[in-house]
Amino acid sequence: MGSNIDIRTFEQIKASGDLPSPKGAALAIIRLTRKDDLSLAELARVIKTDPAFVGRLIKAANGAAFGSRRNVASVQDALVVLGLSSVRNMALGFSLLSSYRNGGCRGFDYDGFWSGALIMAITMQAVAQRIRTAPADEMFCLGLLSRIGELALATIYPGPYGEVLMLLKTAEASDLAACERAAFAMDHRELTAAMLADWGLPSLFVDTAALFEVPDTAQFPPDSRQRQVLDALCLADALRITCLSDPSLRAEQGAMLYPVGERLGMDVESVNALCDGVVAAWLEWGRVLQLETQDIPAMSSLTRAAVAASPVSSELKAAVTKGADAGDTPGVVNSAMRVLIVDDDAAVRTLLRGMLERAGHSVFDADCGRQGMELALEVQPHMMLVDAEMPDMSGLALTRALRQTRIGRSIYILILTASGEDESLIEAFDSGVDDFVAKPVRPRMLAARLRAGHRVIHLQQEVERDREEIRRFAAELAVKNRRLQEAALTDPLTGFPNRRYAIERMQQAWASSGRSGRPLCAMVIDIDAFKQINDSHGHDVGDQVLRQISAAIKQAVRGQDMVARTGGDEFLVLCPETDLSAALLCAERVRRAVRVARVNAGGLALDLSISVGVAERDADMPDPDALIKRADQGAYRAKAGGRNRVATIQLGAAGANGAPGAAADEHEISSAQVRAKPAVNPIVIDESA
Ligand SMILES: Nc1nc2c(ncn2[C@@H]2O[C@H](COP(=O)(O)OP(=O)(O)OP(=O)(O)O)[C@@H](O)[C@H]2O)c(=O)[nH]1
Repeated sequence: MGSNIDIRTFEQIKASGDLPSPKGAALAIIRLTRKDDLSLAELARVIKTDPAFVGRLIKAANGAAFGSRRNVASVQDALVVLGLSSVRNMALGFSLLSSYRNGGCRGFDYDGFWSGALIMAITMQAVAQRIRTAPADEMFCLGLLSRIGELALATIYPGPYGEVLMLLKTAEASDLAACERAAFAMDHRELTAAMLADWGLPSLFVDTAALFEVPDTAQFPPDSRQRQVLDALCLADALRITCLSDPSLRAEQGAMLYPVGERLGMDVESVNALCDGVVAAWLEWGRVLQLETQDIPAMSSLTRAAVAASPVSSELKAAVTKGADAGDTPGVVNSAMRVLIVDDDAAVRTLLRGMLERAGHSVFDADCGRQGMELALEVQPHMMLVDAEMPDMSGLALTRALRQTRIGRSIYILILTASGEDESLIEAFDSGVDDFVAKPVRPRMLAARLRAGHRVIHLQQEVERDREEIRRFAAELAVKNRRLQEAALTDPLTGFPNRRYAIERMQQAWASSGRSGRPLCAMVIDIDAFKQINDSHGHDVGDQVLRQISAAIKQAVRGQDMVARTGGDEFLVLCPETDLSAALLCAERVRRAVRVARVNAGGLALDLSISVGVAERDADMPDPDALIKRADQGAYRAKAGGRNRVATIQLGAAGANGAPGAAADEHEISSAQVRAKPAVNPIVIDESA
């Protein structure tokens, strides 16, 4: 099962380099997690090079949406909680999300794609917390990547894929996968599966991702893990469609959630509560990831009318309608309860059922203790009426067995007993029953006992809700703290790391290069004549210029280089594992990128330039400050030489470029010289770009 694309075709597509793939820090994280001798401290260090990923990782570890028990606030804790494979897959997912936010395929809604992927991710996480088929965080990643084949096709074939999407809009065709196969001899489902397999995700995920859009073709056994993950994906996809659809169609789409929820053992209330939780978390994640989201009304109010027409079981329908009549909040008992009767006497069952149904409760019944046990775990009643004497399993034995289970612990159990003896009642209470009703049952007495039970159940649920609130609040607080920490390390204008963060990173890189003996370079970049921009066109234009230039710099450096805004118009680039000649080449690339970029600000097209100083760590430098100072002196030198140039004050720049024995004490490097790798020391310079 899984991908049907033949390996050669996939390898060819992969070799073209067009497939979406992780970049920068994520790539380093993924590579590192493959190492046998990986240490968590090393991994944490790499993760910290990407502050945005740090925030997302911690948020995921906190499972913030569902008030999980975790309260994680550091990368190290997140690593311990999530484990390597989750972290690896998250690095993959979030890196793709950051790198493929837009692209060349007209008609492909990149933002909508990721927004939908996010709904699926959060739903998968929430379902996993209920059914525990696979770790919740891994399910989050599966949700995020479960339709990645669509993005891949839009990326590999931007023009033709745009045409396929147009065709679907014109209603000449309605089956996306069929159109894809006609145009590309493969569809997004196959490609998704091939990519997930290529990234090393488990076959459970690969196979289910290939089939969840066509679940009827899946041949997974009924209670298998595959079936559960497939159903979870179906639910996640149904919620994605519901949330992203036109508001006028939302109720109808939402009704499709319940049959899938039912397959996962969820009643209407549970589906509604889960979806509302997912929507709340989606809004929260959307803010973190700057993705478009929308406020969706509570699922219960949205779908009540539509569910009546949906293919759910009559019990589910009854539950929805009852909820509507009683003004139910999901998960909270008002007057109506789910009540399970367990009695071997059919006449008693009929009598009790009639009384309970007239009082508006949903009633289930079982004729023996074992069936009662199964049904209790399945329907999770609020209350049970259990006969004390039954042949296969007594009411007390059933109560004791139920109290051993998580579900059974919270059910309010009323024992029906013909014996009013103190001893037998004491034994019943010791077995875990909450109250008793004397047989033969007198309707008024039963009604009074039900009211008392209802009060207890209601209070229990209030406590549970408060506890849930507190958990949610704690998780939100942890995320907010994290965000504050992030804000303290980020420059608000450009979104780049600030000086404080740059210094921390520089110290780490310094220590790492000290241990490994690998080279380390720094660049100090200063925008030329920036003051004039402010003076001539105003501060707002100056700010726009800063943003555009910082983007051009980031674009021109490698993924593993860190760019920080360290002052007004000053940037620091840290280039790990890079020697001076490579750093000079890189600096020249940056200088040219800024020079050729037409900066549009305040309705003006501005030609701007930068001066760049480059330095490499050498044996004489006592600390990272010395390296920055040397790069700074290079920048000063570049300014003094006339601006719009790259300079270094270090010896052997030409030697570093491949000319052994060359020596000079100050160099300014032109693009021509860097390209030509001169055999003698370069001095000055043609500055035209
Ligand atoms: N718009 C804007 N301007 C800023 C910001 N921070 C600092 N500046 C301004 O940036 C300018 C920096 O100018 P300098 O680096 O001293 O000089 P310059 O004009 O760039 O000249 P050279 O560096 O010698 O080429 C100052 O006018 C600061 O007021 C900011 O956040 N936004």
